[in-house]
Amino acid sequence: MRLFSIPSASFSLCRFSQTNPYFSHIHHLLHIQTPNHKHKPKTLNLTKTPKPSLSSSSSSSSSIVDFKDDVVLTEKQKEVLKAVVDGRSVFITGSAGTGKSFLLHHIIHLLRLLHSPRNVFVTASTGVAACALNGLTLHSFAGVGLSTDHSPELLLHKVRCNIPAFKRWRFAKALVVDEISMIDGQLFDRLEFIARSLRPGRKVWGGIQLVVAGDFFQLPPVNSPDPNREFAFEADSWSNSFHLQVELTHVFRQSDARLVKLLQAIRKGRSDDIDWFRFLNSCFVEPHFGEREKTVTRLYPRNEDVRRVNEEKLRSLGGEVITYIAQDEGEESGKKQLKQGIAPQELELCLGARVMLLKNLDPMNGLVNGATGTVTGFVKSRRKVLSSICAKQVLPRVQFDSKLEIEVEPDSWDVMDGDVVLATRRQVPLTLAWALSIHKCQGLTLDRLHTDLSRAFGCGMVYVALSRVRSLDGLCLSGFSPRKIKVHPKVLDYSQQAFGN
Ligand SMILES: Nc1ncnc2c1ncn2[C@@H]1O[C@H](COP(=O)(O)OP(=O)(O)OP(=O)(O)O)[C@@H](O)[C@H]1O
Repeated sequence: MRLFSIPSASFSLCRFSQTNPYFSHIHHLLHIQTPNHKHKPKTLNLTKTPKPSLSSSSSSSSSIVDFKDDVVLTEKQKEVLKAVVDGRSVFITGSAGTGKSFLLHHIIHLLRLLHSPRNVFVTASTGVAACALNGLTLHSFAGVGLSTDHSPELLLHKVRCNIPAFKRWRFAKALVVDEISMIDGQLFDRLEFIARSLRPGRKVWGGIQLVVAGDFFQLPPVNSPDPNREFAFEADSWSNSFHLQVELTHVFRQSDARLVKLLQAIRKGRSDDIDWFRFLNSCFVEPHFGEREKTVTRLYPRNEDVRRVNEEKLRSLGGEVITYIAQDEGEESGKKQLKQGIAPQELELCLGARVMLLKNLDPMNGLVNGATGTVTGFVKSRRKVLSSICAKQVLPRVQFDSKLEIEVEPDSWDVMDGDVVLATRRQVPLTLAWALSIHKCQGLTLDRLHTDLSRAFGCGMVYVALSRVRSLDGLCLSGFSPRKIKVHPKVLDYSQQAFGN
């Protein structure tokens, strides 16, 4: 294992006007007595809980932060904020619904004041999670492309050739990463190596302040290339990357103590602790329950079920179906990879269809990968690229849930090998969204959901699906069996060692 000495970012709170409402609120919240001078540590008094405290806007996809009187941060949430103000790198973990993402919204706002918005990069392991923070996927930020199983030196070369990514690494003063459970340890080490190599001083992560959040009991990385570094916590650089690792323990999403207890047992795979069928009795429904109900979001372990339900819903609308066929060009190996990507080979839409955006079109306005909306019409367009994608030559008009309405134009996805484009797909960046895969719903809070777990597989899946819901009243369950609950032994060991539980 390499040894690092981790510096903390040095900045001064003096730079920020204390008349800035957010800053003065943080200041008040943490009882910051003196600003942070380089050689004079500031005094933070966390003994009292001042009111009013902080709350995020109700929209999880919004980065806007407002203030409410009735939200109080837990001591652990404050401990994290204090560390961030001090320029420390932190890892925030905890069960689903303990406020990791909530806290990240505030941290991002704070970091942008402490540094400058252009020096703060917000990322997540998946597009949906990145969307919730108005950020990029970690892969896009890093500029490493999809095949990350190259040598560290080759990946570094790739980033050097990718000017925008190179600049991001050079400009970054703070890097936020959400849903770390899906980033493998090898990638974590390689990104640390890239940061250290591209920035002066050879410091850990090049001296970038890291704020990482996630719960390793949720979804694991897909296809970790190195069996000894399956999880990010197994990375050689993991423990030296953080000054502080905090586990949030107060669950906010669910208030019913029975449900919290049930979810904790599922999270840790303690199937003996619970009389499942007594606890969940009121939730069991037959698999087709709710298919005709619009308010129930349906979650599936497998993509083929997601596709089937979306297709049935589309047909049931009865409107004229417009088809968009993806145009692929380039080398066969690259085209093969494109077929496994997120942009559909064939996209069928009609008036009223529920859709999800697959590209970051306008992050400042919430038009990010994962944003959902409804098709409100189709508009003729003379765009040349459209003629090969859509025989009717029309663009879908979508009203997003944020109420913003736009015509969605075709976009492109490249497969890069070093700085060479192997293949490109052109398609309208939308997919149907009546049903979602459990992978895509990680991070969401839902009032009502129906999940059919008969085909659940892998670690963390049952926990992620069930922990989205606020109360047992909102949970409809099919195909459940305690045998579906799977927890990785390495995650149990890590949790025991790092947090003693
Ligand atoms: N200090 C707090 N006071 C009141 N509500 C809070 C607080 N912290 C978080 N919440 C609320 O708790 C709910 C769950 O929070 P959040 O989605 O951030 O959890 P999470 O830990 O990121 O969950 P997951 O692991 O499932 O993504 C949200 O509705 C959030 O607004």
